[in-house]
Amino acid sequence: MLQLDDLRLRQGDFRLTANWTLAEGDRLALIGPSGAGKSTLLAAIAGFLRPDSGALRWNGADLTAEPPARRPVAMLFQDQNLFPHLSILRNVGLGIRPDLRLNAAQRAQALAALERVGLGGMAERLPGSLSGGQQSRAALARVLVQDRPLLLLDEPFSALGPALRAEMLDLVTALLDETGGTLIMVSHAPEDARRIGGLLSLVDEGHAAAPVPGGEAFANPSPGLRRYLG
Ligand SMILES: Nc1ncnc2c1ncn2[C@@H]1O[C@H](COP(=O)(O)OP(=O)(O)OP(=O)(O)O)[C@@H](O)[C@H]1O
Repeated sequence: MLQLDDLRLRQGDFRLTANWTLAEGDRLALIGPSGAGKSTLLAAIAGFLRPDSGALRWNGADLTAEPPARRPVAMLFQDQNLFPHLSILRNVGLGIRPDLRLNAAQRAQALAALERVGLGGMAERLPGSLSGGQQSRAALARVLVQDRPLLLLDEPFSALGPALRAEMLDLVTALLDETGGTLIMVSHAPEDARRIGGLLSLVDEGHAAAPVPGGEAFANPSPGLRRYLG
């Protein structure tokens, strides 16, 4: 379980509060206006931003002072962070060992992850020779080999068209079904939240609301959500 315990965050003059929990295996979409603090909240969960006050816990363990690498978190950013001069196998291998000294089992693990995301046979290709969707798949394979229980996605597929984005979200949810992982995803698109079929938190007016089932939230939107949806 992820606990955001009276969390208070600050970036310059901007402030955000959150006070809720997420059960293991939950899928949460964070939606809200531009600049409302969605990425700020993800950064705090990932450990890139230290809260002003409050605590972050994972299954009871206090993460608040833990550095990013020691958190149970894998994160996928909008720009995918693939290194252009490394094959996609080596890009995925970075998720296992940053010095890339992979033994045979680790190399096999990276190849299996590529296979799982539909890139079997493309291991030696450079990212620049792949389509946008294939690059997203490679980035997802790197997240997969990190084997962390909490996956954070910060608009990772926003450069893709709607059909490809839906395909990637379906792949993510299929992978989570297999691993039992927990997902927090930032998105501007309400249809993305519907696609992952989980919980929804509206981030607005300095506050990240407690997650509610997305279906209910869309069927009976709060005034804030109605404003956001337009
Ligand atoms: N490093 C920083 N220093 C000062 N202020 C910052 C910094 N990073 C973000 N902010 C401010 O924090 C607020 C929240 O930004 P954040 O990126 O979390 O919003 P967001 O909801 O993710 O926006 P978007 O949907 O546009 O990506 C904004 O007002 C932004 O200007």
